[in-house]
Amino acid sequence: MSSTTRRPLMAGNWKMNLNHLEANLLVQKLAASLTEKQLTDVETVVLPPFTDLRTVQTAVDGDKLLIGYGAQDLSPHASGAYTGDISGPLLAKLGCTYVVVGHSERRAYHHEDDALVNAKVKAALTHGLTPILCVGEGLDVREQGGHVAHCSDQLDGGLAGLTPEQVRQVVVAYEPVWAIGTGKTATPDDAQEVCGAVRERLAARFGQETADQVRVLYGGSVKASNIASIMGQADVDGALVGGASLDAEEFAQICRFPEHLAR
Ligand SMILES: O=C[C@H](O)COP(=O)(O)O
Repeated sequence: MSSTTRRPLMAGNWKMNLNHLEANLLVQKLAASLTEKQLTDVETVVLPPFTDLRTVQTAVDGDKLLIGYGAQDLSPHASGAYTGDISGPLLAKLGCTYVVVGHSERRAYHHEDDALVNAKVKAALTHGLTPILCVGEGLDVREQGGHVAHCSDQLDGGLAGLTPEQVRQVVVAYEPVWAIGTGKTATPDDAQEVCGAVRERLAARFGQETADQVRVLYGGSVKASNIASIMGQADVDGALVGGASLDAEEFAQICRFPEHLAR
């Protein structure tokens, strides 16, 4: 399967930004900026803070918007005495279809290791959510040339114990930590090198058919001005967008990338 047969996915990770009023405005503006065909050709998803999810659900359901949504994290547990945590069933009940797992900010600030990330991937799948499993190296690892091995290890850890059928339901996002929120974008060749290596690793562990079906995203300072060159790479199937997804028009332009693509 070539990259042209995997449906592109643009996911906007709002991180800890936008209150519920701003969330409603952004989703409405985003939907109004894209045609039905554009939203069909490119899957468009927003990942707001937990506190905005009910508002986004109301906007999407009420106006039948062709926009998906999900959360930025979930508990590995289904329910119970876990103060402050949000479980898969709670997210699924709000209509979420995606959940980010193992974002580098969670790994860095909340000390999430591969075992916990793996438990979260499994929890997401158990409750019908598509995990967006993030992998990516820091600057020190990149400078020592260990980026491919580092990302392969995180991938192995995050997907441990999964069947090929389960892996087909996962989205992988390659986000070099040194490119997140820094304005330093990896070159299209850098993105392809690791996204291609992720797919090779998936093929080695779960079979070529599975590897061909999994969508691999790039994330790290993606903007309207650089998305076309990134999406021109064979193994890049979309983007996990942070800062640029907080502006409806900028994110809509990112989602309209096929207009600027010269594959
Ligand atoms: O999840 C998104 C990434 O961390 C990228 O963030 P950024 O686009 O602000 O660099």
